[in-house]
Amino acid sequence: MSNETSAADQLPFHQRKTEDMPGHWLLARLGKRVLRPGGLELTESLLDDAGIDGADVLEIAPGLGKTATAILERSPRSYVGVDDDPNAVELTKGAIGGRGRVLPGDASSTGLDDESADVAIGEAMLTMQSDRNKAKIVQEAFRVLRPGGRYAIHELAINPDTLPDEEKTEIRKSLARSIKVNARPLTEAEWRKLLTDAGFEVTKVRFAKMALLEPRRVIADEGLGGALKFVANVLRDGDARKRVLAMRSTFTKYKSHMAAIEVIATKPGKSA
Ligand SMILES: C[S@@+](CC[C@H](N)C(=O)[O-])C[C@H]1O[C@@H](n2cnc3c(N)ncnc32)[C@H](O)[C@@H]1O
Repeated sequence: MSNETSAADQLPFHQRKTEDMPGHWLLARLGKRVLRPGGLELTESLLDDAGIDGADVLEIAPGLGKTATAILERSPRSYVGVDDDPNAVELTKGAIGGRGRVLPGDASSTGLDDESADVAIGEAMLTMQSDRNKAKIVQEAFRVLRPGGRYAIHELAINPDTLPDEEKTEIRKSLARSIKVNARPLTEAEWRKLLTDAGFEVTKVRFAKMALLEPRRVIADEGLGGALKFVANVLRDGDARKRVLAMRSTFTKYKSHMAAIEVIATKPGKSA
């Protein structure tokens, strides 16, 4: 128990009250470690498609450092993570154990050199930004990548592209209310436009079910033991249970209009 308490104390936003805590950090406190809409499976295809072997890799917003370890298993030439939360920086440093660098910084101005990376990876972070910040972060990824470099994102999509604006707004507002983060998922066409406006060519798009809190996905992502621990923690804590059920019911209500999306966007030009 004391180990669990001290691990929870290292999480971002750990001092916030349960009712106000950003949904992903609340889930992390309860033991859910995979915090992306398409789960580990979409992360695996994202990393396969990005081409990590021998590459200089930038991970934008590594969070708990889970993807960082998966990246390192694929033999990159180098790894650097940039997260604006000091706790996330320390957690990722702990996860990678000296096999790369983790820097505090904003994704829209990383301080890294122009054309210093072959791959930039960002999961479950652009969705939570305003339109203006999304554009700035994508431009920063473009600047840092070498020609031929790949920007690989795993985010939340709304579908179909033709969904009326009022319905998109309703979904965004409902999500923001339940996860307590200003979530602004985009349609596939809007994700593509965001990337091509910055100069990228979209070279691959894949979808997966948005099933973050569905039992089968929780077991696939956390393992049976981790899933049971998560459920026990949810059952033990009434305030947290209320929040998790509210998030789950929002995801269920809009499930026919939400999906996890992977996009690989390539910076034009020949790789050296
Ligand atoms: C939901 S977590 C996702 C973490 C990780 N990518 C994953 O999929 O497990 C979002 C992460 O984005 C980071 N973040 C949000 N906005 C950021 C920004 N503008 N610059 C750098 N990091 C940011 C947060 O600190 C957090 O670690």
